[in-house]
Amino acid sequence: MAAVAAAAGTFARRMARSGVLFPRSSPQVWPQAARQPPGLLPAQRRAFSNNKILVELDTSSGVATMKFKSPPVNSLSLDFLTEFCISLEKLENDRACRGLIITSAIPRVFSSGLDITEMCGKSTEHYAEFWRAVQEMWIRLYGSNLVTVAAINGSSPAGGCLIALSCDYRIMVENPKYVIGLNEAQLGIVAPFWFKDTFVNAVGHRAAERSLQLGLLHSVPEAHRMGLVDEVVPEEKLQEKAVAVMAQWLALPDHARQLTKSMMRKTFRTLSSSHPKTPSRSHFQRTWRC
Ligand SMILES: CCCCC/C=C\C/C=C\C=C\CC(=O)SCCNC(=O)CCNC(=O)[C@H](O)C(C)(C)COP(=O)(O)OP(=O)(O)OC[C@H]1O[C@@H](n2cnc3c(N)ncnc32)[C@H](O)[C@@H]1OP(=O)(O)O
Repeated sequence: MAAVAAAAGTFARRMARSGVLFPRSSPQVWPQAARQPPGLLPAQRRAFSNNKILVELDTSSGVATMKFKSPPVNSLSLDFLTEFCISLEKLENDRACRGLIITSAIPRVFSSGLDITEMCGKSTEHYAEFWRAVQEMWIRLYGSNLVTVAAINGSSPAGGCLIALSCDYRIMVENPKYVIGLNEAQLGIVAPFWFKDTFVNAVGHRAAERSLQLGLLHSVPEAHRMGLVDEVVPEEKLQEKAVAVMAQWLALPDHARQLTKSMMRKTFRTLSSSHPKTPSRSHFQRTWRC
């Protein structure tokens, strides 16, 4: 328990060093239209970047694009998760931003999921901090007030699938090599209940039961049929489609859409108010034999 508390403090300090407010306990309501401060020339594009993620915000449309750029496979390391939360928080605090498209700058992979090297041979405190960061990523993205669209341009197993599932809409590139799903059972581990719930919310109970027990990674057409992704497009159409979907969602009044989203996703507050126990060190070691 002490380790969990210490990890919470460490993660909060990482976020605080970034200048981001932490944590935010209740959803914010943003203005309906992107606004520029009066008297300033509108800067159409703003960008910020770190060594894991690139973010570009088009202030005229209010749409930001977040590109994962952490070779080789955009695995979700502690550093990646921290940068993700910082970037998302910056966008949420930017009154010009209303929507976020998440995609990958790495060919053929959206995200390979949690970084396996973070779960081997580390201290209890590290596991606690890492797990806290995984939860924080999900809480912030699933509970975000922004319209979130996943533009999935590569394989997306496990934690990568969770990121996509946490968005409001998923568009995946049609490619016979790409797969998506929660394959934890194949790895000999159990997807936490909040992974499972997010999956069930997208595909329904029966499809989730089969897919999760077998740890299936689905082809793109299969993922589309079962509702795991909402739309499938050729690679060259992905961005255009993501922008079009975003425009459709942003056409609604923000407050009504945000409150509806918050109502639909209210279970996330259960986790946010009571972070569940971090998996024990022996659990990690047993699972990965390290
Ligand atoms: C967790 C401990 C027990 C506690 C239990 C409690 C609760 C549940 C907890 C956990 C929930 C976990 C969710 C997860 O996300 S676990 C991670 C699952 N991810 C995967 O299974 C994906 C594995 N990777 C792949 O399938 C392929 O790599 C991929 C399709 C993404 C890309 O294929 P490609 O052919 O392009 O590339 P590769 O040659 O396979 O890989 C290149 C390079 O990258 C390394 N790598 C791949 N995935 C990961 C990863 N997730 N973490 C770290 N590193 C990864 C791979 O080893 C290669 O490295 P190298 O050999 O070139 O050095």
